[in-house]
Amino acid sequence: MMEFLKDFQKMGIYLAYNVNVDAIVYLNEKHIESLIKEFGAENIKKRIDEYPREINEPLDFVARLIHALKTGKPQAVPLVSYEADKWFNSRFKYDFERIGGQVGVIANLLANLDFNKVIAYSPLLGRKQAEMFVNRDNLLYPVVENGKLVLKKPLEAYREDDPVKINRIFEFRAGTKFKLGDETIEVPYSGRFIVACRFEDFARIETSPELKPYLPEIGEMVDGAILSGYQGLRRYYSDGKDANYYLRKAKEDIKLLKKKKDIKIHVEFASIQDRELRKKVIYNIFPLVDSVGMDEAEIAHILSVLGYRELSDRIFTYNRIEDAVLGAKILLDELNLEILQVHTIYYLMYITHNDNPLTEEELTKSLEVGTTLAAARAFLGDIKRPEDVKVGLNIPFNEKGEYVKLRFEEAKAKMRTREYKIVIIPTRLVRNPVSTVGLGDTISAGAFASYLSLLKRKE
Ligand SMILES: Nc1ncnc2c1ncn2[C@@H]1O[C@H](COP(=O)(O)OP(=O)(O)O)[C@@H](O)[C@H]1O
Ligand SMILES: O=P(O)(O)OC[C@H]1O[C@](O)(CO)[C@@H](O)[C@@H]1O
Ligand SMILES: [Mg+2]
Repeated sequence: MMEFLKDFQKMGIYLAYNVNVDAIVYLNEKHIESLIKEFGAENIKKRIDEYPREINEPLDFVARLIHALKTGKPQAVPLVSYEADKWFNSRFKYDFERIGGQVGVIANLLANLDFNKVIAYSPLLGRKQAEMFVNRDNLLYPVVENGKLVLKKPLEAYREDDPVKINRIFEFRAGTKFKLGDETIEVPYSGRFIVACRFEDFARIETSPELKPYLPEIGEMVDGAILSGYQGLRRYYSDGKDANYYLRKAKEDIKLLKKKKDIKIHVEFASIQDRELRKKVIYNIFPLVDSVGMDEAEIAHILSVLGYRELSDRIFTYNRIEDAVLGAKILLDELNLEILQVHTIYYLMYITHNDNPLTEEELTKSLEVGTTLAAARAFLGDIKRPEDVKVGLNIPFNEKGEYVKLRFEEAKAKMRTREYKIVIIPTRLVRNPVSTVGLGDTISAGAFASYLSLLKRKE
């Protein structure tokens, strides 16, 4: 781990497109019981069966939340109604606010790790949002002035009138118990449930037309890019545009970033409830990028729309490593990625084709960077300086580690894996994390950055 910190000081990363404010609530038994009392167990059960994919009214939220608590899986559901948005503010007191969105989480992380240059872009940058970025010289927002690309601190670049997007995060903990009618539910794993604000203002995931011509120049300044936020797209917009329009623009961006320098691009995937949109994002974006990261719920979601519904259900229900490996092989091949990274509560996995320049030992080291950073963040709440990483090194690998390795060896013996490099490591799991939201983004940023630095050493 520590050896990478030096490399990081020489590296530059571009980040786009999503940043927001995360308003966090630690869910306790009281919250849950009072929601069930208010909405009625039978109504909630009925709504769970209907499985709303958007939050139009509070009951949609309660149903999806209870469903997520039952499975313990990380989930995110779009919020589309202004009235429901108001309800959240009147119903919950938020424990704290922090920067969110892959761009927000990763920008602050990399800047605090002393990366040489972090260029963070999002189409909107309101004042409150700008204030949440760490105020450091290596974290910059790109603007165009007098026909020239200028990198500015977010505090010098925000636009007073830009709206600020607020997502509600419900942190839940394993062991929380409650009754739904006569059913007793115990939350099996800790995690977060995201109410992702999807008002139209926030759903235009794109590079502004002024900045777009400078993407090749930005590509030249960095070693790699991490793109995310496609989950915010809508099928249709009030001005007649649609998801296809924005995805065409997104494809142009990727090509422009690679135009002058063949940089590696990582996409951090996030939950997309709408199956059509999910399919569109996968088919349009994945084939153009080098690396993709996701959690276990997301790989199950993806396999489901690629036509592997049974495998998808198995991953969701049983958490078996052999199913995850099989699913990862399918994704790597069908979308022809260079590398795929999957993070789950107990283990992290990389899969590449056999001709990847890195050895399995090196790939293992890269995953270790990911879990060490996540453990440090889970323990401290935030990584504020490179030394904080040491805290992560002191968090032991989780107690299921040996079991994980054993199951993985068994899976490999049963499956054709000769054409691949596959590595799995157990996670360093913090028992009482300050929060869990953004830990996946942290893992992926650490894994991708260390992957880049290992590739660089080979050159
Ligand atoms: N208590 C914890 N300590 C360390 N790592 C954790 C802890 N809880 C979760 N993680 C890691 O964080 C990951 C969460 O990723 P993900 O669901 O993508 O979250 P997000 O999208 O909010 O960043 C888990 O898969 C696990 O590897
Ligand atoms: O899908 P959205 O609304 O861009 O939000 C992404 C969410 O994912 C996170 O980045 C965590 O992965 C949160 O901080 C944020 O709320
Ligand atoms: Mg994630």
